[in-house]
Amino acid sequence: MSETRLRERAAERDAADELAKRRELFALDDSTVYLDGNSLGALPRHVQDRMADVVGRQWGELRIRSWDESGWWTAPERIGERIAPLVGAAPGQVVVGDSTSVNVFKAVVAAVRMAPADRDEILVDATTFPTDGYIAESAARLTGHRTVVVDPADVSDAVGPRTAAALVNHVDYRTGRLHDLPGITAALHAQGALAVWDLCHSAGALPVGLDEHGVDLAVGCTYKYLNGGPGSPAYLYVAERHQGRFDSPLPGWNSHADPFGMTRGYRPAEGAVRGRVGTPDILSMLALEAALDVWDGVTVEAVRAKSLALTDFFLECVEAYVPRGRVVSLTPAAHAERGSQVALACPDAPAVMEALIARGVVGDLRRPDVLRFGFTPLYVGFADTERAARVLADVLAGVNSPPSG
Ligand SMILES: Cc1ncc(COP(=O)(O)O)c(C=O)c1O
Ligand SMILES: Nc1c(O)cccc1C(=O)C[C@H](N)C(=O)O
Repeated sequence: MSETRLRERAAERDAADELAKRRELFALDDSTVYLDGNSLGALPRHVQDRMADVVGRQWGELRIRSWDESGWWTAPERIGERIAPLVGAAPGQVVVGDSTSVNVFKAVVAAVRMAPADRDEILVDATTFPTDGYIAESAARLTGHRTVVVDPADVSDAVGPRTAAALVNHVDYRTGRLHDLPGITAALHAQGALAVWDLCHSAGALPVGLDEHGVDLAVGCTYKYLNGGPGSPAYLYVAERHQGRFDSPLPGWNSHADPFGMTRGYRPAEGAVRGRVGTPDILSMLALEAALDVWDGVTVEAVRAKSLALTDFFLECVEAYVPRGRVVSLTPAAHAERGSQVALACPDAPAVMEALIARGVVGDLRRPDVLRFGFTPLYVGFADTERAARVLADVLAGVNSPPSG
């Protein structure tokens, strides 16, 4: 299809897009196409004023009173309730705090502590974002288990009577492949094992259905598609049916049934609070709370529909503009297997991404040869998408591919 026609189609689709107006809520300008929301989501504009109030009034004037009067103490559960519907969780199961890495540790250790005592294996996603693998390995050493590294597609075959739990990424950070959460969870359960999911690259981009699919535990970050800001706190989901047996490996005082009793012995709180550890990072947490306002009136289903339309359109434009074979898509064509990013492999990826960024198309590089383009439907449009593919083609024409072999 010609450039003129693709540009016309982009304009038509932007005009018909029910989410298009959401972009105005973000601090973005038209000089840049921001396709890195799968690493750091853009700033919702109103967060700045909200934080001025948090810092100036809540901290500056109310000071210690803010733990009660400004709702600081209960922020982890309150913000968990805002995230819960986005990941398909009923109230009372999500708590916000700590990094994803720390929550992976809590979830994996808690999962194996809940599993039958004679099970000694933890299955770990072979394609996982590295931190999960490192932490699962350490958790296994601490609990006397061993890790078995398997491709997510093979978890259903690998699970057996020795499996305590499996830790799987819902969407692969590198390729954008969406894994079969319902099927893998069911296969684990059929063998009596628990399913722990990392939702970093799916939450806020597609429906997750934690309750619907009977997931046991899940974790995720909030700085990608939830736009919480750099280093914003992560979250932990513990299914209600497991909460009474959730035995945290980090039982800090914030998870105590009576934290201000300051008693010697540990007595865990009931419910999601049990996933807390120490004093919450209030500034980051309240920035996240403000950022979540952009979801008011938006359904994850609408976001998913637009995400698929954007990634389809990007692949179509790349095919139209880029000479065949110059880049290879690592992202599955099937919608059921695609997250909200497109990953293109090319041998000169570092130079290509540098040139793209210099020309206002911001994606990122995963070494050695992967160009990643993340599509955040709340602020990326179809004209942005066409422009990104066109600039990519220009850059590829100007950057010399190194000789192969
Ligand atoms: C799947 C996945 N898990 C975990 C992390 C990172 O965890 P943390 O927030 O602890 O750095 C990332 C990205 O940074 C990720 O993509
Ligand atoms: N968390 C990050 C950071 O602190 C600095 C740079 C990047 C990140 C990321 O989130 C990377 C991201 N998880 C990825 O998928 O590559």
